[in-house]
Amino acid sequence: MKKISIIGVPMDLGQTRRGVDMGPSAMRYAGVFERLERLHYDIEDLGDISIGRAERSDDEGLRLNLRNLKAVAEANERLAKAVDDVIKRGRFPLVLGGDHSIAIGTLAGVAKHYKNLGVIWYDAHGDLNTAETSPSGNIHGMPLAASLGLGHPALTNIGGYSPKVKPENIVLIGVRALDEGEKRLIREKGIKIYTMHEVDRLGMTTVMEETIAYLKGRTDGVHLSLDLDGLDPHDAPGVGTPVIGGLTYQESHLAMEMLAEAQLITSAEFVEVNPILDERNKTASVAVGLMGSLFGEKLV
Ligand SMILES: NC(=[NH2+])NCCC[C@H](N)C(=O)O
Ligand SMILES: [Mn+2]
Ligand SMILES: [Mn+2]
Repeated sequence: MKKISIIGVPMDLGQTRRGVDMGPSAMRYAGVFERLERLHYDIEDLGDISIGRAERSDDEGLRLNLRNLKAVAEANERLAKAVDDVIKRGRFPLVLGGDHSIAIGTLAGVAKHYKNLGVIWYDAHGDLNTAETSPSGNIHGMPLAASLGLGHPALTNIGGYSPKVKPENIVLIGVRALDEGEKRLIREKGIKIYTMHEVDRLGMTTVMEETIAYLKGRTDGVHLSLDLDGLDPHDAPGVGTPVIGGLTYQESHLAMEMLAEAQLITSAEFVEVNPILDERNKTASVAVGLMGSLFGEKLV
């Protein structure tokens, strides 16, 4: 039986919209623990990682185009340790965000346990910026690049090693907003990507069949990093960087169900839920529903 450990990461320093630090609370309130308990998992909630404060004057971060670099890096070190611990105890880490900068710490904790970790990046964005290419200086737009070993050492060396993941072990799904530097990187590294164009043409069934077949052959574990803004803002309005034309609620449940069937996923995180921007906790509830499907919930 799978043993699941929930880790909350109330991080909002990787971007500028307040409120995403309440994401873990919102998902707990939406019943994540009870939902998975009903599926007969051995489940524990480890509470939240402590997040420092933004420095009063973040001169260094602003100079580097890496907002709140120090506080983001420190929190990610703590998260990496917590995730590492959970895996050492033979349990499945389920990380609740927080903005997407926390994927740096999650992956740092996960990747050392695998020779060839696969990553499914379910997101409207590529999150493949570095300080050099970022239009915003927001670290939540950089975690996948950092995990590839690209960017500032304070981010790439979390957990004391780099890189965490190889470009050929990554699959991006749902992408519809990329900055120029990110496009270049995807081409250069040959990263596998299903933009909304491919999802619309092929359908989610084929996208997931191909993704699963691709990763099964080449990886020994797969991390799911699910940014709620991968979904259309109609279905997930409570996110800081919404992009229209996204994945539907139905497509997303299908994707999770197919992953459950394939028994591919060995760690997961759900990020960017912002209750202040949400409508009656809708986005947190959608996130928890997706977790239900990922962990094998069935209608009959
Ligand atoms: N995890 C996210 N929601 N990332 C959004 C990133 C947006 C933009 N590409 C940036 O670098 O600022
Ligand atoms: Mn995103
Ligand atoms: Mn993201």
